[in-house]
Amino acid sequence: MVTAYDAMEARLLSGAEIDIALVGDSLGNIVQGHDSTLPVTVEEMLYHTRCVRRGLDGPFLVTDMPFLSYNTSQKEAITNAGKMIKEGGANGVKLEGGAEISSLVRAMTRAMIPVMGHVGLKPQSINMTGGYKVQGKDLQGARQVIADAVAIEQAGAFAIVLEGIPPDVARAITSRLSIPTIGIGAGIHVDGQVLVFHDLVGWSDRPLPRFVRPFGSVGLEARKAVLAFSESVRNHSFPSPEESYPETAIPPGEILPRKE
Ligand SMILES: Nc1nc(=O)c2c([nH]1)NC[C@@H]1CN(c3ccc(C(=O)N[C@@H](CCC(=O)O)C(=O)O)cc3)CN21
Ligand SMILES: CC(C)C(=O)C(=O)O
Ligand SMILES: [Mg+2]
Repeated sequence: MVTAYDAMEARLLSGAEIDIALVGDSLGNIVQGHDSTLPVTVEEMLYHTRCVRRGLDGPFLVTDMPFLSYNTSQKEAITNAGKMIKEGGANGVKLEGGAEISSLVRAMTRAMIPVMGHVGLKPQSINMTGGYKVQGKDLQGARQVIADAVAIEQAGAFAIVLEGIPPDVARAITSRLSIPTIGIGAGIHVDGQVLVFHDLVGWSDRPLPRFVRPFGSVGLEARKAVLAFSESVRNHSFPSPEESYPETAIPPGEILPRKE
């Protein structure tokens, strides 16, 4: 699974053996420049989902439910998830949370909305946990994350993201569940992996978290291209005649009449 926020990224993923395109609320960081996912709205997620829908051909399309779009009431949650599917063209939605949202997940799946769970490090809960912190590090914490994952599967989720947990805890969850587990910062013992597109192509020039491997250097390549453009404009080597349209047969004096 890989994130996509627009049609170009969706087209790229469509030819790259990716099973699921995720319109992640991480677009709050990447697209909007916030330092968390908390400010992202339903309307913004809907806009990006529609952009991705137009470019996507093949992968299953999942959209993140943003902060406070599903924890106010069951009715509001289903209305908001319904927008992602009916107006955005998503195939399913992803919700952060464990046992405390299991009855909501049950209600959504009863309404024929496919739900992906997300447990462990939950970026929408940073104000409760004190930041982006690995979860399930002690016995009590590990039992908590495992119980959350089991509750979400029991409630009817079709898959679950395991974020920011020790690999042995992820292994315990993967062996216990029958739905696919998709890890990020959760080690190798999962059924699939997810990364943010911009992280995996090596777009960012900032220090990356431990769990990211940049598989390319798109940021460097793009910077080189922009520098080459500005240099070529300044030394008048761009555009060449081949990059310009043909000249006319109009005598020069006719286009710019000589002064009297
Ligand atoms: N570009 C991007 N990539 C992501 O994977 C991502 C986002 N944005 N935004 C939303 C969340 C936030 N995520 C994050 C961000 C930072 C850490 C982080 O700094 N983790 C620490 C672990 C701290 C600990 O040891 O408890 C690290 O050093 O990796 C983790 C997840 C994952 N998601
Ligand atoms: C990192 C993935 C799992 C996510 O939730 C996001 O991109 O918002
Ligand atoms: Mg997210």
